[in-house]
Amino acid sequence: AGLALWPGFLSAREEAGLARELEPLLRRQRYQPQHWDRAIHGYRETEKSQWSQESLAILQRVWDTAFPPGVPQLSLVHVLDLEKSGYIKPHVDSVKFCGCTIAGLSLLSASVMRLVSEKTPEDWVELLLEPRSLYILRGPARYEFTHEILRDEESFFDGRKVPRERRVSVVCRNLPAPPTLT
Ligand SMILES: O=C(O)CCC(=O)C(=O)O
Ligand SMILES: [Fe+2]
Repeated sequence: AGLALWPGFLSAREEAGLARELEPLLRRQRYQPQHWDRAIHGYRETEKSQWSQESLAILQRVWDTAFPPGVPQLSLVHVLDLEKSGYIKPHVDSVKFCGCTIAGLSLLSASVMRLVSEKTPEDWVELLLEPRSLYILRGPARYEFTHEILRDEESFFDGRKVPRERRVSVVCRNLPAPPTLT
C-alpha cells in the first residue's frame, strides 16, 4: 500500500536531457564516503530550483502523477548521485522536513530498493528501479517502512544480479502538513 512504480516513465531522450543538465552541477563535487548522521554512502548531491523548459515539463508530469492536487511541493528538487560502490542504508525520511509523498526518478543505472516494515520486519518488498522509472512512496510505504538502495554486492532482484553502476536520482517531495495544536 502506498507504493507505485512506473517503468519507462521517462523516454531515453528525456533521461539523457536530465542527465546532461545535472552533470555539470554534480561534477563540481567529490563523492562523499559517508555523512555522519545520514544513511547515504558514496554520494554527491545537490538541490536544484532552476530547470530548463524540458526538465520542468518532466517535473510537472512527476508532480501531476505523484502528488494530490493543491499539495504544496518543495521548490527545491533533490538530486542524488550514487557512485558504483555507493548505497543507502535503511531509513525513513524525516517527518519534520518532508511530507506525505516521495517521488523518485532513476537515471543511468538500475538498482534495487528494499522496503522493510518497522513494526514487522518480516514484512518487506523490493523494487527494481530501472533507469527511466518513477517510484512513489506514500502512506505506509513512506511512514511505516524503511527504504534503502542495496549496495552492489547485495544487489539482487528475484534471484538475478542487478549490477550497480553510477546512479543518479531526482527526488521530489512535498512539505509536511503544518503541526496541529494539541
Ligand atoms: O535515491 C533515491 O531514490 C532515494 C534517496 C533517499 O532515500 C533519500 O534521499 O532520502
Ligand atoms: Fe529516503
